[in-house]
Amino acid sequence: MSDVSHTPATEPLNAPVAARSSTLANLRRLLPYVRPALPSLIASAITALIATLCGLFIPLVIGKIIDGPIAAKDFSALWGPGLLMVALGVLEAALFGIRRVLSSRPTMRVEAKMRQDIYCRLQSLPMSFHDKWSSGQLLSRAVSDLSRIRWFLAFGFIFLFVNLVTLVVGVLILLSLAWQLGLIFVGAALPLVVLCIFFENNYRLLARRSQDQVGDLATIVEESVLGIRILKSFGRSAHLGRVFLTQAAQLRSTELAKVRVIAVWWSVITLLPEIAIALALFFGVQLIADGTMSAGTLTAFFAVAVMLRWPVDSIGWLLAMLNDAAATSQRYFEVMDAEITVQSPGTPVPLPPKHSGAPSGEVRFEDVRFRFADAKPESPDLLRGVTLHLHAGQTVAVVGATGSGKTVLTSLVNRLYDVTGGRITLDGVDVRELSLPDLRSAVSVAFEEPTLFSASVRENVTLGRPDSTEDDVLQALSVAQADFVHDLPWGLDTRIGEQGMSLSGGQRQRLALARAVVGDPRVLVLDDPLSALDIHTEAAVEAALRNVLARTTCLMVAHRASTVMMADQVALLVDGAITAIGPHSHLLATVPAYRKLLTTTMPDEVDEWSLATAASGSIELAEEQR
Ligand SMILES: Nc1ncnc2c1ncn2[C@@H]1O[C@H](COP(=O)(O)OP(=O)(O)OP(=O)(O)O)[C@@H](O)[C@H]1O
Repeated sequence: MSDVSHTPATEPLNAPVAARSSTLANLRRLLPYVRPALPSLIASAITALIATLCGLFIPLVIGKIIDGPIAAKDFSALWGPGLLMVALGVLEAALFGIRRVLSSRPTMRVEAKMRQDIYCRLQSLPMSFHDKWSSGQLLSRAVSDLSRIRWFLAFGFIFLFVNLVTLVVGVLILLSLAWQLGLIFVGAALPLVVLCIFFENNYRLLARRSQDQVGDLATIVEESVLGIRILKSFGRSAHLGRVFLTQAAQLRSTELAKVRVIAVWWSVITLLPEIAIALALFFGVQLIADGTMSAGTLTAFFAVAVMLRWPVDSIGWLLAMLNDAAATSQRYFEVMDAEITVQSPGTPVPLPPKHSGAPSGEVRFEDVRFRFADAKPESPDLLRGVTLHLHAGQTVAVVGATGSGKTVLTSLVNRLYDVTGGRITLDGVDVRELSLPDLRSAVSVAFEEPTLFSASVRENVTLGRPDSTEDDVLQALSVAQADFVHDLPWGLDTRIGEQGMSLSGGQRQRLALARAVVGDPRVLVLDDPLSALDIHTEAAVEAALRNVLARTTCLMVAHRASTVMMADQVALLVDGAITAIGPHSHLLATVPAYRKLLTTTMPDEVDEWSLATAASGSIELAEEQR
């Protein structure tokens, strides 16, 4: 638990990932999303620019008032320029309001579209991707990160443009008012450019690190919430609390480092204009004394110079915003660029139709090999030439030592993983030639770990088959012995899963089984889905399941003798290959490795009695006697 995974899990903590691509390159990648919003953003930027320029012209009017009506003591002449100032002020305020309206909606749409796309991408990415990435990193990328991009587009992007243009226009006005004094400001601006580059380099790495650390924190919070029962039981809440605090401290020190960079930057950009203003004042007074400049012009000059303080001061945090958005974009596209290795073929082959009455769903594993992409080079393939034939309607149980690859083997049928050698066919068609929706609606699965979603019982059961009828649902619930749902407060409409009714492990397993069997799937893949049931409920489920299994091809992973006995054939998986196949009784009698496996993994269930019975080859008799 203390080894908190990162981005992805294989990367070392605090890796300087931000160095991989430049800020501009990262921001450029947002263009496809931003393009539809560009007209509104440009309109918003122009509106903000006009508003800012309105503000910038007010000092010029003040200068004219001082040199005109005030110098001439003609107060009746104040009305015109006075009204002009009020009009400029009102226009400035109104335009800033319009700017906000113009940019809000389109930038929210950009954020929503990006969030929608990353969610869809996460759904399409293969299991090999999800095996590697921590949920907190994905959560932060899909939820909290994206608001930074909206803030940048709605505010940072617009004001970077507006403030830079304002600075250029402002400096031109200063030069036109008094070029000698204006040059002092130009001179002060040059070191700012160098400092901008220095600041940008430092801040970029910190922005990226901080966002990664937020993702790590999200992972810890998620793990500690999901695992609260274990943590409390083992009294390890304090331990995880310490891990959390360590991570939080790291995030805090990154945030403080960001603040330090901004603080240094801010001090410098505050100091430089102050020096420029002091020098301009010194020389300005001399120009007035020489008679080369009027008091009104000098007042206007300083009023404009003061108005340029905000555009200069803001550059620091606008650049910070830009770097935060660039880091967000980089993190976002790390997910969006991940390859979807398991997808439908360009021209999928249709599944042969089901013949009513006759079972379909013949599955063949032909010399199937599999290895994880990140397996150590020296380690052998997990599956090394599995050949297995499931006739339509047949039930085959796979038995093997723990970690031998049973779950992976079953996951290859509906392409949660793809084979790395050989092929698997469903009714004669390579599963990779079928469209994924076709394949996944033909192959239903139930895992040992029953995942239920925050939805009603009905929605959970019909997850894979939304078109199921009420009868289908009731039948599936009956097969899975899940009739307890009728006693829930709102029956099938009771909300379960996270934030819903709390169900027992066995109840959850039975609902997951009902979800798998609803609507008579062509192939049923059961990965030890009855492990949490008591023996009586298990026997009742198995009895009801036999009717379903008579019509369906079933590949099941079995750990318990009682489950194995439901199978027509049992395949023994050893060292990545099927080393024996036959009825349970036959294997028990003739294959020592199988017997050893069952007697070591199921000592309570395979006793002397069942061994003797099995040796006689009459498992049916054994069941009757039992
Ligand atoms: N990313 C990976 N890289 C290399 N090996 C992996 C990776 N992920 C899982 N493994 C290994 O692959 C095997 C997966 O086996 P699988 O889960 O199919 O076992 P199993 O037979 O179903 O076990 P059990 O009976 O305990 O459920 C394990 O030995 C595991 O250590």
